[in-house]
Amino acid sequence: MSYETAPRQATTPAVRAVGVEKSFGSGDARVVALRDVNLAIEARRLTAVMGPSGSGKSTLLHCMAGLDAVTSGEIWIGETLLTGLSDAGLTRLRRDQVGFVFQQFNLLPTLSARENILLPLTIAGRKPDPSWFDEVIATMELGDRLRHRPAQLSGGQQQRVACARAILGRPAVVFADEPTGNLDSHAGAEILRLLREAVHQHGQTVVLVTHDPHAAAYADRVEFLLDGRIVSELRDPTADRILERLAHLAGTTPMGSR
Ligand SMILES: Nc1ncnc2c1ncn2[C@@H]1O[C@H](COP(=O)(O)OP(=O)(O)OP(=O)(O)O)[C@@H](O)[C@H]1O
Repeated sequence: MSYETAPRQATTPAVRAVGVEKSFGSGDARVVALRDVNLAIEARRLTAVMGPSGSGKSTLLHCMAGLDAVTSGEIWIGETLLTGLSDAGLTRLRRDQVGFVFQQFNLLPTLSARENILLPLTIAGRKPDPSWFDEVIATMELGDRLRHRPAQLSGGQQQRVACARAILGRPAVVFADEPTGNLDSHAGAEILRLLREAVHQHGQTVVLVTHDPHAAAYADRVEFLLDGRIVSELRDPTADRILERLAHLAGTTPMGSR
């Protein structure tokens, strides 16, 4: 393998951002979305990323997942430097090691729910573990929707299909951008439980963007972004402590759930 490798540590973080800057556009239209972000995502942990709208959460997730290139700095997934990879190497790494739940789901409209869920494995030429497939489908309550196309599903069902697709292949790292945003609290809690199970029973690493302190309270650690910078973190959070920290960061206005 031609991947550049980092020195092996006792526990290599699952993902690392080192001095990451990301800007969009140029001249007067230039927007700096991430500024000198240094972050180590612990392996086999659930990490939540919070912050106000526009603070850079989705951009950070996209950069850490190799879906978007950083302007400067480095992203490592395990011991692989993303910025050192060819396009083909990056595609392979994303296919084999990364699952992503997009804010807008990104389901293929012509495929059934089942085909969408299986797509990453189909592309990789792999078969799903049948018992894990059954568990994921049952937890997502999608058993009677597998033949439907995305347009025939509710927003919440589409979101559950997107989550099932991201975790079915048991990638090392799952990035989830607001995976409970369109769900009622029962369905949201089911997804969070499944993500936590992926971490604690299957040794996966999950990075979750959310506006909801109750969702973030499922995490082992919460990172707070403000204006493109990591400004704070909480370990073993509770919803109350998260709300307090958000209120503190926002001055007097809590930026709780929307
Ligand atoms: N493709 C793009 N082109 C130009 N600017 C962009 C692009 N993507 C993001 N931005 C800008 O970068 C900043 C961070 O955006 P980002 O979507 O990462 O924020 P966010 O914290 O995820 O917001 P939200 O909670 O509303 O989803 C914003 O100012 C946004 O307008």
